Amino acid sequence: ATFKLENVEDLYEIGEVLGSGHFGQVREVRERTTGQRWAGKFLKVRRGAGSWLGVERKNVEKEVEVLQSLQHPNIMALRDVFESKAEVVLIVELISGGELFDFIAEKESLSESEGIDFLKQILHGVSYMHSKNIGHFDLKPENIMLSARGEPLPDIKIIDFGMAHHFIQGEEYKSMGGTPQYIAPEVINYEPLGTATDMWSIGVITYILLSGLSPFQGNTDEETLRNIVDMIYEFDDHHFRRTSTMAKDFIQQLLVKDQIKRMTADESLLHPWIKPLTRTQVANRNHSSINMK
Ligand SMILES: Nc1cc2c(nn1)-c1ccccc1CC2
Repeated sequence: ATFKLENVEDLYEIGEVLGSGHFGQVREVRERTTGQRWAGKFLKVRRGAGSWLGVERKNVEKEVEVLQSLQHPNIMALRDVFESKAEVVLIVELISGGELFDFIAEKESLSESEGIDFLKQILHGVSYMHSKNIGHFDLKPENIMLSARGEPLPDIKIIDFGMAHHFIQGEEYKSMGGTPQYIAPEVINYEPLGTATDMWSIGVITYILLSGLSPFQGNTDEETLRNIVDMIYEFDDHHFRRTSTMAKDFIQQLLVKDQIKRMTADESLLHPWIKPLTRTQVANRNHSSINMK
């Protein structure tokens, strides 16, 4: 795919840095004609075989292709792509609420109802992505951002589709990418991946949302990976003393070694911890408790 060859600065005024990482830098940008604010993701593209700096151009093309096929309120929208000799710039929607990770860190952990509200939005975005046979493969709190700060219930946006993959019918996909704490056993065992691989990561994210702890993290990456393949984790009494049984059941149905037995995104939206009760169910629930007295 060729991207726009104009100089991005002719169309956008470049502003402050919003985030940076392995991928490059993200800066706020302002569209000169409309004054609209966006984010510009400035990716250094590798020049020639030898260089390690920057990203592979084919990975950028893949991220662009995936983003162009996704339109959902909980997924970062792509607006435009520019390229120069050594750089590709993705113009994406401005997401200014920071990482969910930082939001939890400030609160240490969330209440179950806050956790459920964030999780439902993540699951709606992931269910939509999976319905298009696209896996994210790098879901972690750093890649879940809040649309804006200070709102009582900010929208969440899933970002960074640099590891994402669109499954073609029947084709096997393997990858060793991802971040140790969040990757599923099949990634470590180099087995074929599927959309269920994302659901494992959501199990880990839920565990962290509710406790502030990371279920499999060891002192080294090797230890972490061993804990994952050996399924070594527990619900620490102190941090989970106020967590409901349903919440723990939700996590347990995602941290399942066999991908086929793992809850799908759609199934997780129907799990009793997530699915709201109808008014009659609430009434019956209260009614039955009166009977018990
Ligand atoms: N890997 C990342 C990281 C980030 C972003 N995208 N990809 C981003 C996207 C829109 C607005 C702000 C950001 C900053 C963090």
